[in-house]
Amino acid sequence: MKLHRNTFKQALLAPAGAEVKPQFGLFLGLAHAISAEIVADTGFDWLLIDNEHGPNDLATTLAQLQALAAYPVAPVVRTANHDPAAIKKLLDIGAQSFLVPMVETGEQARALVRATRYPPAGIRGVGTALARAAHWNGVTDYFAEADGEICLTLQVESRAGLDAIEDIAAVEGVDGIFVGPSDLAASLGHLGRPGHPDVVATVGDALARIAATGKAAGVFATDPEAARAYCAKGARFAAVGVDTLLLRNAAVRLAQSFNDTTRAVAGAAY
Ligand SMILES: O=C(O)C(=O)C[C@H](O)[C@@H](O)CO
Repeated sequence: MKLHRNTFKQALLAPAGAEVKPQFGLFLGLAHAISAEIVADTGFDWLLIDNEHGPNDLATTLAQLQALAAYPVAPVVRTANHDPAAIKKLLDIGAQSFLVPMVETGEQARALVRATRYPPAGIRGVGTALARAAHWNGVTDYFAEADGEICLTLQVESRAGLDAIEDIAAVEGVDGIFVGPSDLAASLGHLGRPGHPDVVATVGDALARIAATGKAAGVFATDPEAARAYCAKGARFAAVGVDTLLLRNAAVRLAQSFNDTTRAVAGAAY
C-alpha cells in the first residue's frame, strides 16, 4: 500500500512563478463526520478540522478524516496548541496537514517542525502498528516517506508574531504562515474588529512579507472581497467561511422569510 500524497502541500509549494491558483478552504466547527461529508464535495480545495475553537477531539477528528478521505478535498487539522504529544496523536490518526495557532518565534517554529518529524529530524514517537497514518504497518516505506508528506502551516496572529515572520519563515519544514485577523486585531487593540482599516492594512503587509520569503501565505476572511484582496496581496491559501456560520445564517434568513423575526445574520467570523 502506498502512502497518501499530500495534494495540499503540493499546491502550496508549487514553484514560484508557476500559475498558482489560491487554495480556498472552509473551517469546520460542527465536529461531526456527517457535516464534514456534506461539504466535502461542494468545491472547496481544503477543509479545516478545528481543534482550537471547534469542539473537536481525537475521535471526532478521526471520524472527519475518514469521511473526507473519499473526496477530492484536502483535510487540514488545526491543533489546540503546540503540544508535541497531541500533534503525535493527530499524526498517527492520519493528519498530514496542520495549522498551528499563535506562533510567535522562530524557536517555536523549530520545535513544531521537530514535533512532526521522526528522528533524527524530529521527536515524533514510533507507533505505526497502532497508526491509521501508516495503515497499521500496511504502508510500504512509511518511515522513508512520512516526513515528506507533512504540510506544516503556522499562525501569526499577534504583534509578536508579526515581528517574527521572517524568523519563522526561515525555519526549514515550515511550509506556510497563516495570518489570523481576529486574534491579530485583538493584539493590536481592535478586539472584535478584524475589518478595521488598521488591521486590514497590517494583514495585507504581513501577507506580502510572508510571500516575499517564498513560503505560502494564508489568511482567514469570510468577506469574499476581502479574501480576494488578500490573495492579491500574496495569499496562496485562504479560509473563506465557517460551517457553523453557514448553517446559522441560512437558518436565520429562511426563518425571516416566513416569520417576522429580526435576528442578526452573523457577518464577519471572529
Ligand atoms: O485569528 C483568526 O482570525 C483566526 O485564527 C481565525 C479564527 O479562529 C476565527 O476567526 C475562525 O472563526
